[in-house]
Amino acid sequence: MIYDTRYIYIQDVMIGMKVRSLLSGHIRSHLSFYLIAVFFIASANVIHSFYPSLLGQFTDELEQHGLTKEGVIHYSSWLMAIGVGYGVLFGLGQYTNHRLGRRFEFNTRQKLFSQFTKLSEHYFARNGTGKMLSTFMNDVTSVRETIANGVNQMTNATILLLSVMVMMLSHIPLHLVWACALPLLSIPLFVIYFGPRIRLRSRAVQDSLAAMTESAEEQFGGIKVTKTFAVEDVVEARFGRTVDQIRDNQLRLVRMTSLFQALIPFAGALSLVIAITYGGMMSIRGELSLGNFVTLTLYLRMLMTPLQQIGNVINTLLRSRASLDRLHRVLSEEPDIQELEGAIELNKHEGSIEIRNLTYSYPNAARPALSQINITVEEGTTLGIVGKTGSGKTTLMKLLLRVYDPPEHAIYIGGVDIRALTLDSLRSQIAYVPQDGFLFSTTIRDNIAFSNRAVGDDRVEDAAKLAELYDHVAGFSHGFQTKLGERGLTLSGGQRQRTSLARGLIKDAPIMVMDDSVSAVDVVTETNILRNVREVRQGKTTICIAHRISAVRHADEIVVLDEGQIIERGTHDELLRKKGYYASLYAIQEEGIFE
Ligand SMILES: Nc1ncnc2c1ncn2[C@@H]1O[C@H](COP(=O)(O)OP(=O)(O)OP(=O)(O)O)[C@@H](O)[C@H]1O
Repeated sequence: MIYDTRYIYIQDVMIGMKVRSLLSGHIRSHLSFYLIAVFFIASANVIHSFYPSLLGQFTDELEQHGLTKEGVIHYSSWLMAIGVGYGVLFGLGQYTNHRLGRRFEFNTRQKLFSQFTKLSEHYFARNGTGKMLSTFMNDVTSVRETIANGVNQMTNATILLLSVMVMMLSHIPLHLVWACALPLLSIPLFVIYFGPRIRLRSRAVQDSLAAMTESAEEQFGGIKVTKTFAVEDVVEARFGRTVDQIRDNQLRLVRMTSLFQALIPFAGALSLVIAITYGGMMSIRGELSLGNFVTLTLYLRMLMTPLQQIGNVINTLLRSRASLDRLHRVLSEEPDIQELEGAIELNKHEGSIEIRNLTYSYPNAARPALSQINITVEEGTTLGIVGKTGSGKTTLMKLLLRVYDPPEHAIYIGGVDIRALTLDSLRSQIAYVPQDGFLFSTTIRDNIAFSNRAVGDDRVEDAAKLAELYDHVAGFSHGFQTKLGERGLTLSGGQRQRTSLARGLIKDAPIMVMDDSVSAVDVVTETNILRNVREVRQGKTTICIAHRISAVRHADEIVVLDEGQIIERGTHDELLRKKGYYASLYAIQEEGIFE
């Protein structure tokens, strides 16, 4: 991806405020703890800054009175006290900061997860799972580390710098302090020059990391296909290219940050040279005591650490800014599907559906996926939908569920436009059973009782019986407690479909949609399932989408879709009499006649 500084600048302006709000929101809500952490670290550094001055005094005393037992005990006790005080206070401050960083990580991941659940299918279609995982893992961790280390090191550095300056000025002539500090003033110039460049390179690294996560996720997901087609080398080479990209980008970043980090200690070293030359001469001339000369060099040495830390902090801040931008971009994404203000709750027992002149196109699609659809489903009846692949059957159901938003005044449930309903009440009214329902890595019981884990085992078993799954599950050694997923049992395609169907049936919703949901079972099992469904769904609305006529023939009305339009409609017998597409499908499937 190519970035230029203008692009970065415009983006910064647009999102800078909200980025700050993510961080400042966190800091504000934990302000007292941050102040405590800063207090501990600051106190630790103030104590630490006494150490060179103590050694300076010790040098002067040595020079004047020689080594005495009392002097040794006195100074070593003070040095010990400084060491212990610094260690305890700094440790406490560091611990508090890291705890706060973890809290940020925890809260931000929760916010992200909740945001992901609100975003629509369009968003997930645009952004791969790998990219989202990378934001969820890498970006949050990167910002957390910056906050924790940033506060630690920044407080450390600032307080140490200030106290060292104050201590220096109380012992050493002002002009000498100025001369020594002069090279350090170049540091802000380095920051201004290197800052934007490091950010550009860091962004490229983060993007290539996201691309690698995405690629790895896809390769792991498709590993079975890769193996059956024996194309491991092709996949390896493809993955290798994403890793090479990361290496190149990381090397470019490392070159820039190394140069930046090397220049800061260089400025520090230069100031030490001035101290030794200029301060040394003053000491020889007797204008500076030996003790103060030692104090000056020790203080300048001490300054190197905070200066380096400032460089590090600025570096990590610049790097994690790219992650913060990305986090913010996800968190500020507006969900496509929004509830209207004052959206109403759907009455729990509304099963009638009316679709009026519905036309729908996917974004950037050349032609509408559905055109001029008019369907009325009376409460308690069954609608069958058949049609070639890609004719718009699933799209119609996704619009009914508002997975994608239909136009206004196009779909009504119980006489109310679904655009005016709360999403929760609409979706809890409908049990949607897709062709390939996702099963979670948990027990079969919890997969079936997905919409309400509190239901009793008898209801789970009843749903499994209706879906013709019970006998299979009873045969597993742990029955309904059998775990599925990566570390559990793998169900066959047909068993998976029936588990998903049982999940839909247990919901006992006023409307149930079976979207090709018995396509992977044998004909005898299909017949049994459809009979069970007909019995249990009596008086409730059911929509059955299928490629097989056997799945829809009992419906009260069947519509035939082709290229997004209804080309035929009627009961099974009426459609057979029309001798159109449906009749020819029937002839092929039931009688094996190809015309
Ligand atoms: N998310 C999407 N973005 C863009 N186009 C889509 C999207 N989903 C489906 N389509 C297109 O919309 C049309 C209808 O697709 P849909 O999935 O509704 O067909 P279908 O009748 O359910 O097919 P099948 O029987 O194979 O499941 C197809 O041309 C498809 O390519």
